[in-house]
Amino acid sequence: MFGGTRRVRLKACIMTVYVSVVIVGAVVMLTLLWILLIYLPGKGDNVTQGEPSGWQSAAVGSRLLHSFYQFFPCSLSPSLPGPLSLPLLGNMLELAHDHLPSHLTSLARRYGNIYRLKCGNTTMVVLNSGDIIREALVKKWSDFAGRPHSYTGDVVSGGGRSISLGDYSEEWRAHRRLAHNALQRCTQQSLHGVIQKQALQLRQVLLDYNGRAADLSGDFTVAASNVITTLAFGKEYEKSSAELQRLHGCLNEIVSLWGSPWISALDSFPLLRKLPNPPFSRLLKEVARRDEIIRTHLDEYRMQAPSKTSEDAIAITGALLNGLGKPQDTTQGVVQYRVYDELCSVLDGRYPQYSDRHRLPVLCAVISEVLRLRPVAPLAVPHRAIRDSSIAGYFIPKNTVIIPNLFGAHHDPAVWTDPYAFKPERFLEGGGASTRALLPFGGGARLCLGEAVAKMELFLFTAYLLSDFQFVPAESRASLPDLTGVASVVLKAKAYTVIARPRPGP
Ligand code: HEM
Repeated sequence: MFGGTRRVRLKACIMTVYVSVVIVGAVVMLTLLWILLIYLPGKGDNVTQGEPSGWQSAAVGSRLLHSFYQFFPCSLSPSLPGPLSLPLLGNMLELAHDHLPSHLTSLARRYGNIYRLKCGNTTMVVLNSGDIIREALVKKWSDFAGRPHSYTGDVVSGGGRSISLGDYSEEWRAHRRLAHNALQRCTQQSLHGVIQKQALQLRQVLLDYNGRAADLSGDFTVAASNVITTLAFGKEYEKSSAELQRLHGCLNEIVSLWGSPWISALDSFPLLRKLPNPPFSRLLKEVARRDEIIRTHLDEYRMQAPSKTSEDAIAITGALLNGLGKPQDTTQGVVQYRVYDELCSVLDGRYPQYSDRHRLPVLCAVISEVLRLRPVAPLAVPHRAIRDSSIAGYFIPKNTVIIPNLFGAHHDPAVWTDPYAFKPERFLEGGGASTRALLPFGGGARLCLGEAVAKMELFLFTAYLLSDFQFVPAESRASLPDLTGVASVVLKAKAYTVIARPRPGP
C-alpha cells in the first residue's frame, strides 16, 4: 500500500516538474519570439535607425530594458494613463479603428487629455486638448520637433529626406528654410493670380454641369492641385489629363496603402518584413512611380525655366507634395445665404481680393468652422521627443512618439460649446469662440509649410463659388450627405453628389 502511495507521490512530483518546465519553456519561447519580432532587422534592411552608430549597443540594451518594462507594465513606477496593453500586441487593436481620430477622442473622455498607447516597442502619447498640444508643439518645440523613424515612413519618404517626414537636423532645417523662402516669394509675387485663375476655371467647370447633380470632389481636387503644380512645375492640367490622373492615383494609393494595418505592422514587427506582403509590394511600386513622375516634371521644368525659378521649383516640390494629397473640400451648405448676402453687400458685384478678408467676417467664420469640424490632417503628423522632457507634468522620455490629436482638440467640450455641431456663428463677435483655439495647421517648428497657400486658396475658392452658385443637395437625396468622412493620413469627405445652381447675374 505504502509502495502505491509513494508511486502516486512520485508521479505527482514528476507531473509538477513537467508542468513547470513546460510553463517556463513556454515563457522563454514567448519572450524569445517577442524579442525576435521586435528587434530582428529584416535582411537587406537598409533603413537607417535614429541612433548614431557609436551608441547602438547601448541603445539596444536600453531598448531591451524599455521593452521589458512595456511587457510588465504594472511592475514599475506610475506612468501616463492609458488602456490596458496586451503582451506582444500592446494597444495595436485601438489603432486599427476605422475612424482613428474620433476613436482617439473617445479614449480621451475615458483616460484624460493626455494618455499613452503602446505598439510593439514604441510608446505613443496622444495629446487631445489645444493647451496640451500647444505646450508640446509650440512652447517646448525644441524638445518635440523630431519625427519618428519608421521602416515604412522611410520607404515613402526616400529614407526620411522629405520635409514632412524628415527628422529634425541641420540638413532638414536648411531644406525647410529653402522651401519656406521659395513659397514666400511665390505668395508675394504670383500666388493670388494663380488661385484666381483656378477659381475662374472651376466656376466654368461648374457652369458646364448645367444644374445637373454631380460629385464635385474631383473638380475641386484638380483646381487645388493645379495651384500647386503651377507653383512647382509651372504647369496646370485638365481634369481628364492622363498625366494628372496618374499622379493623383499614385498619391492616393500611397496614402491609403501606407495607412493600412498590413503595412503599419511592419514598423513594429520587423520579422514580418521577411514574409510576402502584396500591399507592401504595391506601395513600393507606387512610390517608384511617384518619384519617376516628379523627376520627369522637374527635368522638363529645368530645361525650360530660368535657373532661379527652377531652383524654387525644386525647393517647393518637397513641400508641395504634401498639399497635393489634400483635397480642400469646403462645400457646407447651411449658411450659404448669409455668406452670399455679405459678399453682395461688401463687394458690390466684384470678386474679392485676399485683402478683403477683414471685411468678410461671415465667410471667414464659415472657413474656420469647417477647419475646426473637419481638420484636413486630423492627427497632424506624428512628432518624436528628441530629448527627455515633460508634457502636462508627465515625464516623457526621449524617442516617445507624440500624436497631436487636432480632431480631439477641436471637439473638446471644455473649449467648444456643442462641439459636434456646425455653428460658424461661434466665430463671429459675441459667439464665444476664438480662432486662437484652432490648430488645423499644427504649430511650432513643424507648423504646416503650406499654411499661407492653403488659407488664401480656401478663402478665394469659397468666395468665388459662393458668389456665383447656390449648392443644393441632389433631388434624389432626402437629406444632407454623411459628413463623418474617411480618415487616413488626411480626412476626406465621403463621395456625394450636389447641384451647383448658378445665381442670377447682376
Ligand atoms: C487646408 C489645408 C492644409 C491643412 C489643414 C494642413 C495641415 C497640416 C498639418 C496639421 C501638418 C502637420 C504639422 C505638425 O507636424 O505639427 C502639416 C504639415 C505640412 N504641410 Fe500642410 N496642410 C494643408 C495644406 C498644405 C499645403 C497646400 C501644403 C503645400 C503647399 C502643405 C505642406 C505641408 C508640409 C511641407 C508639412 C510638413 C512640415 C514639417 O514637417 O515641417 N500643407 N500640414
